[in-house]
Amino acid sequence: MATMLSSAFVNDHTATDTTLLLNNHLPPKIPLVANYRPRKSLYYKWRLKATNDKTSSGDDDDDEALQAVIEKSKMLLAKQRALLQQIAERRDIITSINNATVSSEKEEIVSEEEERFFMEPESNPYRGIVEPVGSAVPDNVLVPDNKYVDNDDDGNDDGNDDDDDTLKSGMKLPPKSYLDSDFKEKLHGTSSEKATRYELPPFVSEFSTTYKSSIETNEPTLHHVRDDADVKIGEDVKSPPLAGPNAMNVILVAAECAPWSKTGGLGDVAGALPKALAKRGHRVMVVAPRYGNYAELQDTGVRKRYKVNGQDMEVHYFQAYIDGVDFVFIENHMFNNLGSNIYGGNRTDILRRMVLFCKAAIEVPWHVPCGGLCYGDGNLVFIANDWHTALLPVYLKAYYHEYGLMQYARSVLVIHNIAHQGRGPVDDFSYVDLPPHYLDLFRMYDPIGGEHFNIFAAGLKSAYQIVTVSHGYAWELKTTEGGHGLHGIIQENEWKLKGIVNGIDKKEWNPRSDIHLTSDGYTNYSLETLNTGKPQCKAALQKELGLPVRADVPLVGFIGRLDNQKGVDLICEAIPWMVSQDVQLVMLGTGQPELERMLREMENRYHEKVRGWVGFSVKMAHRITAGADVLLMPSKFEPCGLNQLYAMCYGTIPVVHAVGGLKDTVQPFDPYNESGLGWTFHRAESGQLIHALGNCLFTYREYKSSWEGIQNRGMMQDLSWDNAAHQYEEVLVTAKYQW
Ligand SMILES: Nc1ncnc2c1ncn2[C@@H]1O[C@H](COP(=O)(O)OP(=O)(O)O[C@H]2O[C@H](CO)[C@@H](O)[C@H](O)[C@H]2O)[C@@H](O)[C@H]1O
Repeated sequence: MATMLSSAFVNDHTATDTTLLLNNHLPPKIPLVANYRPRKSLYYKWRLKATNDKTSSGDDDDDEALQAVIEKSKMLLAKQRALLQQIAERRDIITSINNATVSSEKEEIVSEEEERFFMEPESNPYRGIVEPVGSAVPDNVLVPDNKYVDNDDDGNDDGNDDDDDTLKSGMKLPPKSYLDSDFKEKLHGTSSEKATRYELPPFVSEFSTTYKSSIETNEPTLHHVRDDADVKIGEDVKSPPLAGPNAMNVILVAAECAPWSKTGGLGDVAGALPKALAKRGHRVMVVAPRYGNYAELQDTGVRKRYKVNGQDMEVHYFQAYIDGVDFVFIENHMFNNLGSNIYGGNRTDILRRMVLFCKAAIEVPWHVPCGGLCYGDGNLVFIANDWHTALLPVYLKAYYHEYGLMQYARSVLVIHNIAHQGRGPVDDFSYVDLPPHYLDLFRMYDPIGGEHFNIFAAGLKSAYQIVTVSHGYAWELKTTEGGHGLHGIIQENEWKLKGIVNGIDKKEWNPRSDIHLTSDGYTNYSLETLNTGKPQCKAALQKELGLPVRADVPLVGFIGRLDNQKGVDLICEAIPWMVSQDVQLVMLGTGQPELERMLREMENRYHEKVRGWVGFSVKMAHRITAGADVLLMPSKFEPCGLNQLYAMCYGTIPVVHAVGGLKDTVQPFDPYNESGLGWTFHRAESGQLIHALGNCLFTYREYKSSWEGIQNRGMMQDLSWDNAAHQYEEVLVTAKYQW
């Protein structure tokens, strides 16, 4: 097996050499190693030279030669794809061998070394393989450059073969049999290549002297710290890389990321989707602001400066590697201690924070080594989220693509909620630091805001692809009501819009293993123990809330941001009816002060039956999800909604307004066919909510077996991120090949 792979690689490599030796118009030798990018200067110089030669001589032969090179490059790319395919097939074989019940002797067919080579993202240098032509990475960037170290403890990189299996980062190379000497020589690079520097456009960050010195002195950086324990985390990822040749480098950029920072569903998505993408074989990073001192983080030593509204701002990059994902956090005093007030402050404060965040995030793949290697900008897609990071697609074009930088990097913008757009007066354009002709991307007019500056609008126009978090919402966005003023732009860009329903993080939200159900009388449960586990959680919740502990009274819950979007006013209008029934109600939320007041008032007025918990408590959210019988989501609009998904996993029945993602995910109960997952209503009115909830409570009391059927169907769904990650991958691939 090793021999087969080895020969496949060597053959391919040999072909590369032959191709590149054609004539002096060809690019410099480029070793075919994943994550190894030809230094930009070499490729760039070659391209410049080729262009200049052509312009000065006007020689048509040059055109032909160039054409020949392009053709050869295409052939090379095809060969690389074929190689990746072979690797995937090898992996399939190994998996099937492992899965079969074979004797331990047979298992030795795949040596540990080979197994690691295929399985561990960190040890597989083929992961994230890129096009044979280079990406425009500035030379001051720590993209793989002589990344191999002498490993024989003699302090010399002496060419001894024993040296060559280990990267500076401790990353393993494939077994020696995979490498021929020519190949190894290329990996080392030449000193002249290493020394080359490139003049950057002025907007690109100032390179950190701290970081430079750490490179030069080989001071330990984060990648030296990564140990076996980290790698083990990924070991449950036992399937072959599902992405196959589509594997790419993905950087999700978001203003919040659970469990470190979260105000709502965006935080959940930023914490979970990347893990599912990594499981498919992509190299995945999340970039978020560092709002506090998060215990898991290590200092990368990388510091850089960016201008925000004319002022120099230094950022400091921190990192953690968890569940196969690189989490990079950006520190600056503007983010400090904002964890519970992420979108707080006045309009220009938030705007300045997001400008800095986007500028600093976009260069992470150049400057922040993860596992020893920067991601680089080839084969790279950024996933920006909501208006807070909608500047990233704009910056990618304006600061980089227009200067021939990051040519192969793409951006996708995800709409989690279009109601928040980063609006301001047109003068706000001065904060985003873009050439004047970019103003038109931001300038909007609508009857409510008049002429204004709109960040989401610019991001939607600039992103290569747009995703929103359900099919229903993708449709609603095109309507005057659902688009919140951006429907025109959505319609114009419909060709690049796709709805993908969110998944849920089954590690975090699973009644079987939920860490918030292990104390205070709560218990973990599953479909098999639903009839005992859930009533126990209900009793524990009633006790914790100081409500009468009664098994027979339906306990209704609500969890959410207290925002007009969530329909809290409809619940409050329905409360007098609810308390006339034999029900208990608990509402957990934080947000608009008048809605917080309303919650407190309801609790005071109906203390026997109603609890209004004002605050943000993840533990309480889990406990309500487990202990309640019914979850209300009367949202006026709901792009996807996660709480109804969590509820169904916990055997809690959703009653929802049939909009957006709620409509997509909660199929209404049909008593004739014993199908469906909950109750829905079609107009955001308290009367309709009461009607749906009335039917739900009637079924709860009178039709226990129907009730259990709904619970079972909800719990048996596969709501994990796996399916959504697959669909995201399709979008990423589309973006990658888009020009
Ligand atoms: N007081 C509180 N204490 C503890 N936890 C609380 C809480 N209030 C809310 N949460 C938690 O925050 C999350 C809310 O997620 P949602 O998807 O329901 O709404 P949100 O509107 O924030 O997200 C937006 O983005 C997501 C993600 O795409 C879309 O699903 C959604 O429709 C869109 O509006 C859940 O995990 C919930 O438990």
